[in-house]
Amino acid sequence: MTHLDRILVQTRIALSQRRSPDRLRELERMAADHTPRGFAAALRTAAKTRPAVIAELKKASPSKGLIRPEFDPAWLAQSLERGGAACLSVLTDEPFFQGSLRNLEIASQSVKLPCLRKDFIVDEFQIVEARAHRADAILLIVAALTDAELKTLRAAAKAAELDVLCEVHDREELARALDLGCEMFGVNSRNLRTFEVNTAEAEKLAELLPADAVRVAESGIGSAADIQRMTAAGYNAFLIGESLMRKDDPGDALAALLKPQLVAAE
Ligand SMILES: O=P(O)(O)OC[C@@H](O)[C@@H](O)c1c[nH]c2ccccc12
Repeated sequence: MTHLDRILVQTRIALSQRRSPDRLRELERMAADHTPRGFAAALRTAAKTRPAVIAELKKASPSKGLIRPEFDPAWLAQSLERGGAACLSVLTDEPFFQGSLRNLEIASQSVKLPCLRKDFIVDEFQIVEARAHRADAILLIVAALTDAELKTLRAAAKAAELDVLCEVHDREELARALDLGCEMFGVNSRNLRTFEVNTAEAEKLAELLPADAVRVAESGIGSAADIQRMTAAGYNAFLIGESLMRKDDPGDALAALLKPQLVAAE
């Protein structure tokens, strides 16, 4: 069994324990109170003047363990907004990443930035949950889903007015994602089956992404040089978690990361 398989088994068990017709009705009421802010649009706007960064609120991960013990989602979200993030990503998986839907809701209500629900989405119920807890976009991981599931979940996200970040790791997954006709592609340098990070492979994949799509480089980004390298490869957005979360003030760290690029753009 791969790491991803283990995570998906847990995801389905937890889902079966919390879903019910009553809960769904309650979530639908909550979802109606949130008007999604354009996630893809915010990235496109930011990318015109600077590297568009999706800053990730990540307390822990299965590969690294505890990353940020003192975790205050409102404070983190505001810090990252001040530091120049274009969007936020909030981990909501509990067993492996110590995230929560509550964290998503708090972060989203603390800032103007559009927020992504970062989780292993396998069911439409989780899309209703996402909007109910004030997400503006969801992640769909191609490695975790069949073509039929991808199609159904993408349609459900569209119906809920949430943008979709479609995540791939290799050529085969990208071919499947292209068939889906997504607006935003994320290439994860981390293989979710083994947790190994290979940014060289992600650099090569960039040229296969549609020119008019939002092209997000994911994982293992920690320096201005990393952003420059991925920009040269063809990415126009960057998903950054751990390297920011390990800093006392992640927003200051992000501002420092963006500074050389802003000067270069002048
Ligand atoms: O912390 P990093 O190396 O900056 O990576 C962030 C993000 O790419 C990573 O958290 C991630 C990418 N895809 C995922 C899918 C599920 C959980 C987590 C992820």
